[in-house]
Parts: sequence; C-alpha cells; structure tokens
Amino acid sequence: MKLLKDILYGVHLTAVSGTTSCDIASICFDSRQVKKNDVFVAIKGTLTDGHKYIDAVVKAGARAVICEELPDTMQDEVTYVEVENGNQALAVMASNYYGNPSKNLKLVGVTGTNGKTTVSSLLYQLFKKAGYKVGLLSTIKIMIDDAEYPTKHTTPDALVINKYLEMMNEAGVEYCFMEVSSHGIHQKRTEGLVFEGAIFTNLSHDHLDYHKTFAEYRDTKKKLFDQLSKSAFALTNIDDKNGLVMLQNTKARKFTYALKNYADYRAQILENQFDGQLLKIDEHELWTKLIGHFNAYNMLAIFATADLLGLQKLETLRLISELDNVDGRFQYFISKNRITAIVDYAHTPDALKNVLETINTLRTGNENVITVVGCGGDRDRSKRPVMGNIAADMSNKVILTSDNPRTESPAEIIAEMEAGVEPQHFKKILSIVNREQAIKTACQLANDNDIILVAGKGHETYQETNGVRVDFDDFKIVKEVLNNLDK
Ligand SMILES: CC(=O)N[C@H]1[C@@H](OP(=O)(O)OP(=O)(O)OC[C@H]2O[C@@H](n3ccc(=O)[nH]c3=O)[C@H](O)[C@@H]2O)O[C@H](CO)[C@@H](O)[C@@H]1O[C@H](C)C(=O)N[C@@H](C)C(=O)N[C@H](CCC(=O)O)C(=O)O
Ligand SMILES: Nc1ncnc2c1ncn2[C@@H]1O[C@H](COP(=O)(O)OP(=O)(O)OP(=O)(O)O)[C@@H](O)[C@H]1O
Ligand SMILES: N[C@H](CCC[C@H](N)C(=O)O)C(=O)O
Ligand SMILES: [Mg+2]
Repeated sequence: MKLLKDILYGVHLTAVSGTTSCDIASICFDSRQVKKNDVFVAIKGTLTDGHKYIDAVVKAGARAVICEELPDTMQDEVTYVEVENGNQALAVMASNYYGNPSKNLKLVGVTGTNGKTTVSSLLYQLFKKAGYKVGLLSTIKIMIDDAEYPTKHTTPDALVINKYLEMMNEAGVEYCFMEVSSHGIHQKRTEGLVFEGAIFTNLSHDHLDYHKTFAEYRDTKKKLFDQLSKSAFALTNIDDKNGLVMLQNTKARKFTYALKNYADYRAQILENQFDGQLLKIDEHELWTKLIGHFNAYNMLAIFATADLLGLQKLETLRLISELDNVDGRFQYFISKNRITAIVDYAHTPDALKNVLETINTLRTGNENVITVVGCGGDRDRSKRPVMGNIAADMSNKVILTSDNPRTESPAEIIAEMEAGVEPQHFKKILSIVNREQAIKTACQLANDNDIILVAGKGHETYQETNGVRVDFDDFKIVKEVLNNLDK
C-alpha cells in the first residue's frame, strides 16, 4: 500500500474532492483490471475515453479516480482528483509508485524512424561486454541484465516501463538503453523519466496515420530532447536534415555525428562486403559484421554514446568489432547452391530503400534480387504505394504479400501497394496474399547465386490477423523451404 498523496507528488492538480491521505493498492488505467483500493487514471485514447468507465471502476472498488474533468456525481468514499492531462499524470504517478527508478541508473533514450532497436540493442551488447550490468527496453525484448522478458510495444506504457526499471534497480543495473517511439512520446509514456542522454538516428516517412503531418511527427520526436536536463547529453545525426532540429530547444549538452558533414563524431566507410564493413572512426580502423551505410551510422552513434558515458575509446572500438547483428536485421543464410536469403525488419520506405541499396552494391555478378514484402494493416496507408514501387524499382522480381493485416483486408493492402508501382515495373511483380506461399514462390524462382530479401517482419514470430497472432517466422520458413527444395 502507498499513500495517494505520495503517488501524486509532482502531478499538477486542478481540483480535488476527498482526501489524498488514503492508501492505494496499485495504479490502473484500464477499468477492466481495476481491483479494490486501486487508483484509476482515466485516459482519453484513440478508440475510447477512459472517463466513460469511472462509474464502473467505482463499483469495482477503486479508492481514487484521476480524471481530466470531475464527474457530475461523486461517491463520498472515493477521492476524485482532476488533472490537466491524464497521460502525464499516469507517467509521473508510475515513476513515484515505483520509487523513481530512472534516477538510480543511467537511462539513455533512442529515437528516430529507423535504427532504434539496432542502436539500443548494440549499446546493450557493448556495455555488457564492457563488464556492466545493463538493461534494455526494445521492440524485440526487455532485458534486465541476463534475464529476458517479452514485450508487445517498442515503448511500453509508463507503468510497465517503471516496473521494469525498478526491477533493474533491484538487480543492480547501471545503464539502461531504451527505444523511445513517437507514439510513446505523444502518449507521454516516458514523461517523468530522468534521462542521462538521448540519441536521434534519422527521420523519414512513417506513422502519418497517427501524427497527420510530417512536421507534427518531427516535433513529437523533438520533445524527447526538449525535456532533457542541463547535465544530460543530446546526440544527433546531422547528416539527416532534421538532425539539428532535435537540438533547437534542448538544455542538454549537444553533440553531433555524421558521415558526410563536419561533426563531433565522424566515420568513413573504407570497405563494404557481404560479411562486414571496414570503418574509420576517430582515426582508427574498425571492422564490423554489420553491413550497409545505415549501419555505419548506427556504429558511430554507439561509439559516440559510449564515449559520452565515459568508456575508453580504444576499448570501445575493440568491443564494437565483436558485436553481433540484431535478430531480424539483415539476418542472412546462404543455401547449398549459394542462394542468399536475407530477413530484414525494413517496414518503412527509407529502410526498404537502404536495405535494397546495400544488397545492390554488394552484388558481384548478374545474380537476381527477389523481394518478398508487405505492409502492416491499421498503420500508415500512405507508405504502401511508395514501398511497392521501391521494391519493384530496386529488385528483379517482387512478390507483394501480407504483413500483419490486423483488421484490414490483406488483398486491399496489397492492391494499395500495387497502385504505386510504375508501369515499367509491372512485369516484375506478383501478388500472393499468403506470406508462406509468397516465400515459397520466391525460393522456387531463385536460381543459384540469387538473393532473396524477405522484408518487413524481421524478428517477429507471428502474423497478426483480426487480433489473433499465429506462429510465423520469416527466417525459419525461408531456410526450411530452401533446404527442402535442395537448392
Ligand atoms: C494507437 C495507440 O498507440 N494506442 C495505444 C493506446 O491505446 P488507445 O489510445 O487506443 O486506448 P483506447 O482503447 O482508446 O482506450 C482509452 C483508455 O480507456 C481505457 N479503457 C478502455 C476500454 C475499457 O473497457 N475500459 C478502459 O478503461 C484504456 O485502458 C485506455 O486507458 O494506449 C494503450 C496503452 O498504453 C496502448 O496499448 C495502445 O497501443 C496500441 C495497442 C498500438 O498498437 N500501438 C502501436 C501503434 C504503438 O504504440 N507502436 C509504437 C511503435 C511504433 C514504432 O516504433 O514504429 C510502440 O511504442 O510500440
Ligand atoms: N540507422 C538507420 N538508418 C536507416 N535505416 C536503418 C537504420 N538502422 C536500421 N535500419 C533499417 O530499418 C530497419 C528497422 O531497424 P530497427 O529495428 O533498428 O528500427 P526501429 O527504429 O527500432 O524500428 P521500430 O520503429 O519498428 O521500432 C532495419 O531492419 C534496417 O532495414
Ligand atoms: N513498430 C512498427 C512495426 C511495424 C512492423 C510491421 N511488421 C507491421 O506489423 O506493420 C509499428 O507498429 O508500426
Ligand atoms: Mg524498434
């Protein structure tokens, strides 16, 4: 039990009815989970409004209700607190409830359209190798040093974040790296957290269903930097045209990285091969297994972060060369007949273009590139035609297919992708709704030495349709099919 007034510390209250000196069992923002003596926080969401469920939570035994407007009828035994913003209140309350765990470790946030999982997972690996106890909150998984936990979000809700940070405190974790998505920032899931630093990777087309305009999407990302303290660091990629925007209003110490422009941290690509690339960072040569110019940015970002967090530069470079690729990011397998199958989480136009550019620059002869790709349902529809055309333009053959249709019709999503394909590429494309069948067809079409790219789902081990997730693993399937075809 915790006192309501302690949980509310730092929350801007606009009205209170009842006592705040009451005991609270736990914080809840979903009426369906409220138990006796809980405090319920009403949130205005995208589908419904938590305020509609206030009567129901009171019946279920809630001791207190936090809301943006006090209800017309109030019960004497319940405390009602009015706040300006439910999401913000929830985030601050969650931090207080779990003892402000972000203050007891060095928390670094990574934001940007692409590269968040890669950068945060590599930082986790790097700091582990350097001998520290490390935490990770990422799209793929949550790690408390060596213990792994599943996750459904890139940036979980404030209660989940703070619960895991508290567990990290208990486990003696010193550094934690976390992905900060634009949905997370917009829904204030990370407010109330104390960041040691923040990293910006890049900004390109995504989530314009949710943020409506690119400017709004950019400004949402920028908020992470606006909220940093004076002692924190703000590290940005200034080869990206929005890199400097992130630093405009931050109080933090500002640092830049770049491959093309003058910056505090610079890298050069000396060699690029299928099994790795040679980089020059800080006058030192460094071999990394991660390929593609986008990964040169990722490696530079982690080198700079390690330096800003006080690791020795030479030791960092040595450890970076040992880092392994992240699951589902350019994960490849070479078959008996030298067909290369690559699984990559490219689910945005920019990521798809980068991956195909990398593949095309590594081609040594006249091998064909066969791409299997789809676009997610209930997500930004305007990505679909653009991704359809990028795939067709940069591959010899494309199979358009499904990627988590969610509540949409898979065939209609594919039709929207097809609509973007320019006429000169029409003969390259095939559409197969069933993703397994699409992968099988790509494998059947592949000749010796060809390259198959299966894009969009990366590490995911499911396909989601109408709220139901069935087991589905791109890498496992493509490997099995090629082996069974004896190719
Ligand atoms: C669009 C979106 O982001 N939605 C998130 C949001 O839910 P919502 O706004 O739809 O909530 P709602 O259903 O309208 O309900 C409003 C409030 O009423 C409450 N409620 C609802 C029903 C009821 O009977 N009783 C009740 O109390 C709900 O608990 C909620 O507090 O708040 C929920 C709780 O935090 C999230 O789980 C949910 O994520 C949904 C499932 C989702 O798919 N989000 C994706 C888009 C997302 O967040 N992705 C980013 C990654 C993007 C990227 O990296 O590219 C992420 O960080 O994971
Ligand atoms: N720095 C980068 N710049 C551009 N593209 C990148 C970069 N790093 C990775 N990518 C591409 O984007 C894909 C997704 O990378 P990653 O999972 O690291 O991004 P993310 O930002 O975590 O994505 P999400 O928003 O889904 O969490 C990769 O599979 C790769 O194709
Ligand atoms: N974080 C991204 C992941 C997209 C991955 C893709 N496979 C899909 O399901 O659309 C999102 O939630 O939009
Ligand atoms: Mg991610």
